[in-house]
Amino acid sequence: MIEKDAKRAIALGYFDGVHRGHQALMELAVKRAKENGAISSVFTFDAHPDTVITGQRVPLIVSESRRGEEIRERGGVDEVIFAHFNDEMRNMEWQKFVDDVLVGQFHACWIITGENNHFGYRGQGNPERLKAECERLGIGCDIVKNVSIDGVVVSSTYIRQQIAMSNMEQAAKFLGHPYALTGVVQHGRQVGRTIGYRTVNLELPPEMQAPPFGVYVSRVVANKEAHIAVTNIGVHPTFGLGDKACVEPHILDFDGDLYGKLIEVELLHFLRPEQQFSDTEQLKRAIAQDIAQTRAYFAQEHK
Ligand SMILES: Cc1cc2nc3c(=O)[nH]c(=O)nc-3n(C[C@H](O)[C@H](O)[C@H](O)COP(=O)(O)O)c2cc1C
Ligand SMILES: Nc1ncnc2c1ncn2[C@@H]1O[C@H](COP(=O)(O)OP(=O)(O)OP(=O)(O)O)[C@@H](O)[C@H]1O
Repeated sequence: MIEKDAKRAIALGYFDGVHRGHQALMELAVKRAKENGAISSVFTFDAHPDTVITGQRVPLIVSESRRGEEIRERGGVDEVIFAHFNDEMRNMEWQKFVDDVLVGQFHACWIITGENNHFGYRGQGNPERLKAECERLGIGCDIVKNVSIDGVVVSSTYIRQQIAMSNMEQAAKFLGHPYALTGVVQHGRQVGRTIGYRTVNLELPPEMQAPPFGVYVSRVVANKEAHIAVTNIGVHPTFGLGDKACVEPHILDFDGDLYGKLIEVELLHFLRPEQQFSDTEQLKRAIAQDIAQTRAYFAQEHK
């Protein structure tokens, strides 16, 4: 149980996807917390500020239901504070946010932010102002230099663009881990077994930045075990059964029952777009080829 008035080392930002820049900030938050006998925290919002401000939905790398867990697991922080991004928060002056919220309400003894972070009303809070305010308040402050890879600054925006172009390898390089979809296995329409390839069915959360419909070399993690899989994302037009997008991994050489289990589907490599085949025989041939390519991908990886 975390005490309400415990001291905190707080990392600031939205943290969608928990990429390599975010990881640097959180490592520092954990270190500062240890040095100061404090709790390591991430302060974020329940909705993406840009979605609220512009009215245009920012598609997420990690689904809303997984965000807290993802930040804690990947960042190793003790807690994630989800503040409600309402009008009061949106219109709050940056200094009031630091003084009243971070220090007053959450007892920040150290604040950690990236050099590109802006916060408070109209984004008027910036690292220089934060540094000066922390000095005035007598608390610690770290401004983390941008983490870049191959000359490109790591950001959630860049990673979303890579996912949208089905460039899964590049997304993984910047995230520091594969892009993954998580969900509870649902009952499908049982068509899979009639075509000879059983699939595990997951819904595609609507708020996600999903990759384009198509077939992906994958790894499925279920019951703490990783399995080789090949995943179709889309509406399976060959069967013309509506337009609700599904994530459907076929786990290779697997005959278990995963209904109702929480699984993670890592999408590692794009193979081909989803297609409307004129009959199921053609679809079966395409799937056999997808499976062969998947085996070749892993064989190459383990050489
Ligand atoms: C590797 C793989 C690739 C697939 N590719 C397509 C495709 O291109 N077009 C299509 O209509 N269905 C495709 N499917 C079929 C559907 O994703 C799904 O498996 C099928 O509709 C059975 O659905 P069910 O599990 O709900 O019964 C593919 C399935 C797999 C496993
Ligand atoms: N490449 C990076 N290196 C260091 N710090 C970073 C990097 N990217 C983001 N940060 C910092 O991590 C915190 C959380 O970042 P946030 O998720 O708000 O931004 P982002 O990843 O740049 O996303 P977006 O692309 O939507 O702006 C912020 O303090 C931000 O400055």
